[in-house]
Amino acid sequence: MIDAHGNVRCYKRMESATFRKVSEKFGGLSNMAGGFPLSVEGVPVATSEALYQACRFPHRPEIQELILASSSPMTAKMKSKPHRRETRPDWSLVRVPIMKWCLRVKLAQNWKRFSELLLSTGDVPIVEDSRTDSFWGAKPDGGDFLVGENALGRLLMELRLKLHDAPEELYEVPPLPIAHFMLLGRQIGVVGRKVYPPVNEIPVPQGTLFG
Ligand SMILES: Nc1nc(O)c(N)c(N[C@@H]2O[C@H](COP(=O)(O)O)[C@@H](O)[C@H]2O)n1
Repeated sequence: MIDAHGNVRCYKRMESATFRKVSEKFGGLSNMAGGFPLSVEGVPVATSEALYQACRFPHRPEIQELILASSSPMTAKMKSKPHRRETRPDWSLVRVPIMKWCLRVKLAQNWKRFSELLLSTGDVPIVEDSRTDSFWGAKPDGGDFLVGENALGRLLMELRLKLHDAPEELYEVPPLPIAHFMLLGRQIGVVGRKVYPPVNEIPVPQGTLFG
């Protein structure tokens, strides 16, 4: 099934790695999944959903702050809703590259967990199974198929391919070459992997029970 732009795809559910709920086997691929914390320009960001929604409002750091303070990814999406009219004007042009960047940040900063999950999908199509959204996901057709643009699934497949072919090129995430790529008033630069010191090298503050 093809729309005017040739973008609508049709996926056989049984032959795809699908996710709707975050509790499902591939649920971690959803932007709504917890357990993949991020840090951009020193700002902690709980989920890729919060990061994506915050990117709508580079000129409104106070809206970004509200989104980033949300207690859940769905709340982050809901917090952005009343402010949608203030979304950056070029959003329809930049939202896919921004989502791609968010997924790369999620991978770079949660390397083991996210790369293993992504590679565990093998080489079958990755599809966000959505009741409502046939742009980021694909909707059930009432039978064996999911139909939609599946933009999120396609970005995840692209990332999976890159992870196979040149993982080292994914360790760092360059900023997008777009105007006003900002978080809380700071220009977003290169985002690196999170590096945790070995446990026995974590400094113990003096004056604690163990000091
Ligand atoms: N409403 C809703 N519920 C879910 O459970 C979802 N997984 C999604 N999809 C995600 O919403 C994001 C797109 O938001 P915009 O509509 O562009 O503001 C994206 O992360 C989808 O994967 N939505």
